Order: sequence, then structure tokens, then C-alpha cells
Amino acid sequence: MNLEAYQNILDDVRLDSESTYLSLQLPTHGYDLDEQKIFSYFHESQGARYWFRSKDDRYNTIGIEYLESIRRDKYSAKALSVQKSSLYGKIQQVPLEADMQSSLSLFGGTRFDSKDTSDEWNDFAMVDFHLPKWQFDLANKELFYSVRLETVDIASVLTEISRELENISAVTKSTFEAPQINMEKDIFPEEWKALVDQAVDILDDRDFRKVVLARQRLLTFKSQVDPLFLLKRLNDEADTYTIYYEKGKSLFISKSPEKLFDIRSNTLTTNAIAGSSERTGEAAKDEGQKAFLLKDEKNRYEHELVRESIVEDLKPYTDRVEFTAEPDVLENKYIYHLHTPISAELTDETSVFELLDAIHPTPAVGGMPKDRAREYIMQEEHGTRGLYAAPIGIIHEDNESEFVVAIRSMLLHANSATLFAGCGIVKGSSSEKEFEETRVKFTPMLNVLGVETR
Ligand SMILES: C=C(O[C@@H]1C=C(C(=O)O)C=C[C@H]1O)C(=O)O
Repeated sequence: MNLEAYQNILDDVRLDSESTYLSLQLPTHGYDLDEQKIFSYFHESQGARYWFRSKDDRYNTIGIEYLESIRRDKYSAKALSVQKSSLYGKIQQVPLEADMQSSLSLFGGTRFDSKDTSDEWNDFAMVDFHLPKWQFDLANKELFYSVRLETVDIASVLTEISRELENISAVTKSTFEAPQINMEKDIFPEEWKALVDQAVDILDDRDFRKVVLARQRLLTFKSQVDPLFLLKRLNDEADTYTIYYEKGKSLFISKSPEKLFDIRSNTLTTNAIAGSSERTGEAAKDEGQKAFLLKDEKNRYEHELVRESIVEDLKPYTDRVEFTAEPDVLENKYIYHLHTPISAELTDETSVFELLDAIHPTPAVGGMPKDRAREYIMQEEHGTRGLYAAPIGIIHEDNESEFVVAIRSMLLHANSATLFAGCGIVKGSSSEKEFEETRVKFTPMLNVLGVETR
């Protein structure tokens, strides 16, 4: 396929000298592209690449090179809306075919909270959203190629893009090695159990009903983990989101089952996911695990708090919130969760950043009441959550968007990986059982690292 066939369309475009960027939207169905080839080809862009894949494949998007970013040290929904409009206002978008499917998007998110961070999260600001130079939409087989308008040569740009796409298609699968582990250990396991016990003493069923406490596991390797190995392993677990997010010297990865929300037209869709039991892989035992989860009082209580809170948080923005009366079971590879789908028709033009602020953190990762739990986590939990359990996703020029609760996640630096996992603590929780639950929740990331597979 030759993109030069579009030259006549491009020749007719009047370049807008007021714009900073030109963004060409092109079909790529003539090329053989996948995430391995793209990341292998753009290895020199390491530190400014992402891959975001929705659970249902609505998005399967790769971004290479951050052309411009919206970055803030403090969350402000209003300021973010202004920054977003101003960024889109600087881009002249040129689709080269009618009826194209994808939208030029920004990828990024916010940290879990504003706790002062240690060095380990320094590469990520409180809020970061990126416009990439290359945005590959693998689901729709489309590409956005965005460049500074003043540098673009309209006569040759399509030939250049064509050449690059041919080169990417020609990448032969490179080989990669599984990381070799030096050391693997839980960070402050006994202190974490003591903290859970302390929380159980404080929690009641009225003023402070739930708090989610997270812990970490550290792995070090003999050498830096190969991104191509991780990308391959990320395809192993189905029915989850894929977040692969490079920034500077850091790499954040999540294989979350949990959507924070998505917005299509005026409909916001979300879910309550809370209440867990291990999936062992043995069919007969697992039927018991599911049956237990559906009737266990503590899990049901945890789940209902989350559902109620999300429904309450949405009320100012909608006339009607819909959800099923009874939760069902969400089946992941290593774990079962209670799950309630929720949807709402949005009334006014509420910005995606206001909704983000209203909904995050749900009591599935924070607690109840939300502010009290957030304070408790900031003060008592060891370490900094950073992007763990934070909202990460894709936004468009309008309100269309999809955000994930970035759990089942890890942060990689040089030769080490820090894995994060938390669980809901309510009155009556047992620290030993919760410790075990967080162990199970590390499994998806151990699987991505090739350490534990099933
Ligand atoms: C906090 C995490 O998971 C959350 C807590 C759950 C629970 O307590 O049952 C279940 C699903 C998630 O909403 C995590 O995986 O780190």
C-alpha cells in the first residue's frame, strides 16, 4: 500500500499558520503492525512510549514520543479543562479519508493522591497527559502522525511516513530473554499486618467503615528487564486492561480488571469491583470459591459500600443511575471479584476532569468515608502509591474517555520492580487473610515478569 495516493488530498489542505501542530490521520490496513514490531522499531524512544489496551479492545493504542504534555503539580479540574482545550486548539487535524474511526487522544493520568513522593515516582507528575508524535490505533488500523507545523514538508511527509511504516512491518520478531531474579521479598510484611490490625481496631460500621491498605513486594534482576519480553507477557492474561507506560527512566505496568469509568456520547459506564476470592485453577474448588464469594457477608458488605459510594458520587451529574441489584462474579485468571455494572446518563456538560475528581478514589481502592480513608492512607501506609490504584487512561477532544483503576501494577526502574497490592479492610477483617489476599493480587505482575505462570 502506498500512502502517496493521498498526496492530492494533502495538496488541497490549507495549512493554518495559527496552529502549532499538524496531525495527519491515515489508514494503516496495508501494513503489518503489532506492538512488538512498533516497540522494537522505536527502541530509541524508550522513556516516552505507551501502550493502552481496553478490556473490550475499544482502545488498542500505542503512543511513541511525547510531543507535548499537560503537566500539573496540583490537581485542578478547571485548569486541566483549559489546558486540554488550549492544546487541542493548537492542532490542525487532517484526516486523509472520510469516515475514519479513531480520535486523536491524550494518554496519561494522575497520581493516587498528593502525598509527597520519594524519588521512585519522580518521573510522574501529579497530573500528566501526553500527545504523542505517533499514535497507532491497532484496533481500527489507523495512525495519527503529529508534528510541528513549521517543520513539516508537505511534499515529502507521506513518503517518509510510508517508509517508516514499511520498516516497522519488516521488523522480524526479535528474541528476548526472561529476566533472571536476584532477589524477591515482601516489604515490611509484619508492619503491614500490624497496620491492618490497627485499622480493624479503629473501623466501625458508621463513622469509618472501610479503608484499603496496600503493600509492596520488591524484585531485583541480574539485568534490566527487556521491554519486548514484558510486552509479550502482557498478552497472556485476557479480560483485563493493559497499561504499559514509560516516562523517563521509569516504567509503570498494570493489568487491571477495573474500569474507573468510560464516557461515550453522554453515557458514563462504570462498575463496583470489590470482594475477592482466589481462583485456584482447579475447577471443583473454584466453584466453591465463587459460591463462597457470592454469599460471604464481609465481602458483600465491602462491595455494597463501593457501589453505594459510586452511585452517590454520580448523582450530581445525572438524573438516573442504573445498576443491578445483585452483584455477579468477575472471573480473572488468578482471582474472583464481586462485580456490579453501573451506568448513568450525564445531564450537563461536565468535564471529564470534574468526573474524575468526583469518582476517584472509589472505596474499592480508598475507603469510606472517602476523605477520612484518603487521609489515613497518606499518613499510615508505608511508601507512596504514586500511580498504583490511580486513574490512568485516554481522553479525546470532547468528553469521550476511558479510565482504569491502575491496580495489579508495578513500577520498574533499572534492575528492579516494585509490585503493589491492596485489599479492603472493614471491622472484623483478619490481617492474616488479607495478607494472603494481597499475595494473590501480586500474581498478575509476577506472571508478566515470567516469575509465576499458570
Ligand atoms: C486494591 C486492590 O484491589 C481492589 C480491592 C478488592 C477487595 O478488597 O476485595 C477487590 C478489587 C479491587 O477493587 C488491589 O488489587 O491492589
